[in-house]
Amino acid sequence: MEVKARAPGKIILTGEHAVVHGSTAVAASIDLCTYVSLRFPTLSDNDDTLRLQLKDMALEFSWSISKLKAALPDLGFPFSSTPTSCCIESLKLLAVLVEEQNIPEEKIGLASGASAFLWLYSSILGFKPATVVVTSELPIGSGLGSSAAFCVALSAALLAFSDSFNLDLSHQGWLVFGENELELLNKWAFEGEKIIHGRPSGLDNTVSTYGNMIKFRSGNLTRIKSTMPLKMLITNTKVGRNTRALVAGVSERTLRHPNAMASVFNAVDSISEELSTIIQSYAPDDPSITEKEEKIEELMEMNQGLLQCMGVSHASIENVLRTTLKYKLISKLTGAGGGGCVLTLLPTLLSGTVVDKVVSELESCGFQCLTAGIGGNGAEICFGGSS
Ligand SMILES: Nc1ncnc2c1ncn2[C@@H]1O[C@H](COP(=O)(O)OP(=O)(O)O)[C@@H](O)[C@H]1O
Ligand SMILES: C[C@@](O)(CCOP(=O)(O)O)CC(=O)O
Ligand SMILES: [Mg+2]
Repeated sequence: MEVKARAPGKIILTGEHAVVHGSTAVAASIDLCTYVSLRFPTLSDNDDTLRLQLKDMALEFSWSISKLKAALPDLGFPFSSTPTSCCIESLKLLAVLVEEQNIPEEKIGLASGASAFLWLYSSILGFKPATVVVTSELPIGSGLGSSAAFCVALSAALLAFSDSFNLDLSHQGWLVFGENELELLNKWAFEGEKIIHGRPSGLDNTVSTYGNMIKFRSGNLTRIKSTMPLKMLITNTKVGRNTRALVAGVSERTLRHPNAMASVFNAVDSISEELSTIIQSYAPDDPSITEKEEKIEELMEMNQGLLQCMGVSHASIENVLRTTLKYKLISKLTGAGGGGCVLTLLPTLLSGTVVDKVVSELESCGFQCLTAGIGGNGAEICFGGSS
């Protein structure tokens, strides 16, 4: 029996970083996904190994089940309908198991993903031999939420085999989860994100789980229903960065300047609230679409200024902002910043020629442009591995 799960990446329209400190953020899923397939060996395979294959990275990790049992004596007792956090002691034990896999230095960022894998796997399914294969359409570590999509898709595949999920195994094609399943899945994925990010807000795993567009504040989500045709150009600066370090940097700045940063976070909160009001007030064929787009652009510009105040912009991001501004287009970083991806609003009346020109100028700077569909399904599952 094989199960395949997929979960989308995301863009944050407003509110990254501030959301970690209790402000509102608005985010939407994109139609680029991470896929996880899970297969158990048959008795005749006589295989006692847990394997994690990261296909795009050409990496395979494997642990014998007896080794996992010996190394993690306190883990492997599935499970709990209540997701649990990985304590510091277990984190250290997981890190040793990952270190033994000798990940090449240039791919060492994947170590936290491998630790999150071992934690989620052993907590949800215990110590059982299996092969887990991961592929992704998302650039890794670029602000499009690959870490959350990985944790959501992985948790979805694992939970499909747990007693807590009541799924129709005969369903053909991709299956959307029910509300109770989504809630549990989101909680487990958040535990994985904690291992990768240190102090995540929960925004990324929530939008990857539920899909579409959401408003998120202090762990609570509000689904945004909108027909507004939002088109964003996504530019990957290809400057590598690490969400954990950037989030920690903002927290340190907040400790140094608590009052000033509280005002910055407060301003971001108002920006996200206003953005969601504008998006939700759109009616089909709204004659005021241009006016609404101009307001969104202004809010994005203000949010970018506040992200600069938080210290998470980067020369490459500023370069994208300057380049798009030459074409009167407004941009802001998305995700943790420090490099990674930048969003540019493409107004509905903008001509295709201008888009082509701006893309070609950005690409001549060495950046990579993508246009992804915004808002679509969240996590889904497929039995039999045929899709
Ligand atoms: N497909 C994947 N396989 C294994 N680990 C992954 C995968 N996608 C993401 N990760 C983990 O998430 C990390 C990147 O997360 P992060 O720095 O938050 O950037 P982002 O979430 O914006 O892509 C990677 O270094 C790795 O540890
Ligand atoms: C910076 C932050 O707001 C988003 C991080 O997104 P990403 O990992 O860069 O895709 C952190 C968080 O909300 O947990
Ligand atoms: Mg991330």
